[in-house]
Amino acid sequence: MVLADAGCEVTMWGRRASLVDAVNTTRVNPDYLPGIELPAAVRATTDPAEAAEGAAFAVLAVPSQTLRGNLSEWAPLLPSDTVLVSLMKGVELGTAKRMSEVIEEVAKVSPDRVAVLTGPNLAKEIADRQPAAAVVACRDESVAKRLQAACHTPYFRPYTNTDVVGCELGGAVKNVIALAVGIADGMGLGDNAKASLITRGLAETTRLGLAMGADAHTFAGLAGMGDLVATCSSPLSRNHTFGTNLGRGMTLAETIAVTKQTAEGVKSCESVLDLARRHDVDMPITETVVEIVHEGKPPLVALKELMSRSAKPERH
Ligand SMILES: NC(=O)c1ccc[n+]([C@@H]2O[C@H](COP(=O)([O-])OP(=O)(O)OC[C@H]3O[C@@H](n4cnc5c(N)ncnc54)[C@H](O)[C@@H]3O)[C@@H](O)[C@H]2O)c1
Ligand SMILES: O=P(O)(O)OC[C@H](O)CO
Repeated sequence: MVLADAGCEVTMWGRRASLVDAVNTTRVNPDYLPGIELPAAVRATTDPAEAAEGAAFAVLAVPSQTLRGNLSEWAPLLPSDTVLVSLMKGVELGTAKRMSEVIEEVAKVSPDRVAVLTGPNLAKEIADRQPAAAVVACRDESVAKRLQAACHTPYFRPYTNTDVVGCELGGAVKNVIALAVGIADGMGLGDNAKASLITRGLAETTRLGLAMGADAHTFAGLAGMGDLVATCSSPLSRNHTFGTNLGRGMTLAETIAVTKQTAEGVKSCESVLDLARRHDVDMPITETVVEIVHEGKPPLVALKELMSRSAKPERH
């Protein structure tokens, strides 16, 4: 919708013929965005070759853990100069690879042809054309500028950045911190606890980013602080909502059963922790989220452990 509003012709691929037909005939995606009329320049298809034909940009927005499988089918269909754009905010389980790394590997393209779009961009608000800013990151700044122009609308303001690592980490780790903040909300903890989790969450994200060669400034920007604040404070966030349900006492299976869309942090908390260990970085909130979500640690026990960690200066 954003690309079409900015003047692009958009062909959207979907798996289900019934949903693709609904988009083409009613201009509405009834399952994901009921009540939102899509621009006429958006067409849908179940044929990936049709979606790929002549594409200047291929915007990838599947769950992070399915990207490798999906892209291995799509990559051979793309023109040789297509820029691949990741909207995904996760880290691959097992390999601990960022989405742009998976794209480079599977599509066999240079990092200069891979871009990342991230920032405080809750889909429902954007679909309502409420104002939002974002970041388009690419190692090649001229590519970032082309993508910036392709998605700049009166309600969507993209900035450029060449720090792809920092932008991707900001997007992936904020989902893990939003789970923690959601758990705190579900437990009935107060605003001081939430602000502390957000701030210390940003500290551990920045620590990981610096160890991986990111620029510290990125974490103070839209891809870091911006997305963290939006996701940790919005009831529209799937990650925050997932955490709230856990904090209220639902089991993991019950929480998964009531979650209709992708909450990336649930799987990516494990791959982010994997990354932290590979880079020898301490990420206590991420570790705690893994323990609560995947190892059944009661949130109250986890809270006591976090609060009684050894005392230290703030800047460590
Ligand atoms: N929704 C948001 O507000 C938002 C904002 C910014 C970034 N993102 C990121 O975008 C990515 C996708 O999230 P989403 O919100 O679109 O999730 P979603 O759950 O709403 O939609 C995921 C889509 O992928 C499809 N899908 C699921 N499994 C698939 C598979 N195996 N093969 C092909 N397609 C499959 C689903 O049918 C659905 O259409 C995530 O990484 C998320 O972090 C989401
Ligand atoms: O709904 P969430 O938790 O996946 O968050 C959506 C976006 O990433 C917010 O920027």
